[in-house]
Amino acid sequence: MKSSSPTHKKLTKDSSTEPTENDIAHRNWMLKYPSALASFEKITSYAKGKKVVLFLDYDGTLSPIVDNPDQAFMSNHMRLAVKNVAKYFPTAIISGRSRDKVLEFVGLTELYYAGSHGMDIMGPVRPNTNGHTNCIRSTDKQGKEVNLFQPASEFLPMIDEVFRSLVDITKEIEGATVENNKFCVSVHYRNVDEKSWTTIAESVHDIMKNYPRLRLTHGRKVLEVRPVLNWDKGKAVEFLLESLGLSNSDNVLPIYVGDDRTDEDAFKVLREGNRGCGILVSSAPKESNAFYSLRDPSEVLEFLKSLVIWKKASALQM
Ligand SMILES: O=P(O)(O)OC[C@H]1O[C@H](O[C@H]2O[C@H](CO)[C@@H](O)[C@H](O)[C@H]2O)[C@H](O)[C@@H](O)[C@@H]1O
Repeated sequence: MKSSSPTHKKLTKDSSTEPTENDIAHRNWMLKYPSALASFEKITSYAKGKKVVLFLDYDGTLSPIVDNPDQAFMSNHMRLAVKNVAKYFPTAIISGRSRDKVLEFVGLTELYYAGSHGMDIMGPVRPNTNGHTNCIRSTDKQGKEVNLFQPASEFLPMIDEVFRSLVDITKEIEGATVENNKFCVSVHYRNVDEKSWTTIAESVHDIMKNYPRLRLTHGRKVLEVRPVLNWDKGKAVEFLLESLGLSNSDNVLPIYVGDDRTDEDAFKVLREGNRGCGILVSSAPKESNAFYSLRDPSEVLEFLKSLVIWKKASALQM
């Protein structure tokens, strides 16, 4: 549980000018996952003549990590950058949050949204469902026709039940909060005294014993309960590309920006077959399936702005 949001510690420091072990580790890590800003020309040279599709995670990517999950607001600058980028590239938000919650935070109706780690997708109308059950025609809040795909819909009563049990079992643990993300549940321990982390983990594991059809994953100071289902953020990326009519094409470059373990499923899909480019948001070295890195949401903002500038400039050259 401790490693879920590593802090920077100076391991050794001989003098103020000499690099620490951390500095060296970070430098080596950056060689493996170069900055997407420093490598921007390389990325755009690869994107030339291709249709770029953007996939963005929310927490830790568009909004900074904060203690209170209900207050993880994105800045107006970020909102504007996402709005602008969506004018030029199909853009989707893929979050562990419930779809409604992330739409409320982002507030842009021109995007596609996948909530509950991709288990609740509102995307463009697809010509056919390609064998996907649980895919229905619906309308969004603006009355626009959309496709709604909820592969875990049968788990809804079970998720509601486990949510209530988790609220109950954690209510005595100071700082613990439980968030209902519709098709998954988050048990937050960021504000729990470290001495009680074992208690919270044991309590959650006890509940989980009653639910063999649910599994537990681990995010940034959060335990996440989700259905045992072969569906994740990577599958959601494939689903959305297919819905947009942009899968299996050499002329498409999907870019996925995310910070968390669940984003690795999407990085992996893009890495396999060299289909696109994953960008990990992290200031601390960690192994990833992404190709590039950005330190924090402020660098994500710069990257999004740069994409718009590049697109406008390349349109002028045509
Ligand atoms: O897929 P994401 O959009 O990155 O969502 C993953 C989880 O993000 C949220 O929790 C994280 O951010 C909180 C606010 O900064 C922070 O307090 C918490 O410690 C982090 O784990 C969200 O609350 C979860 O429900 C999402 O699953």
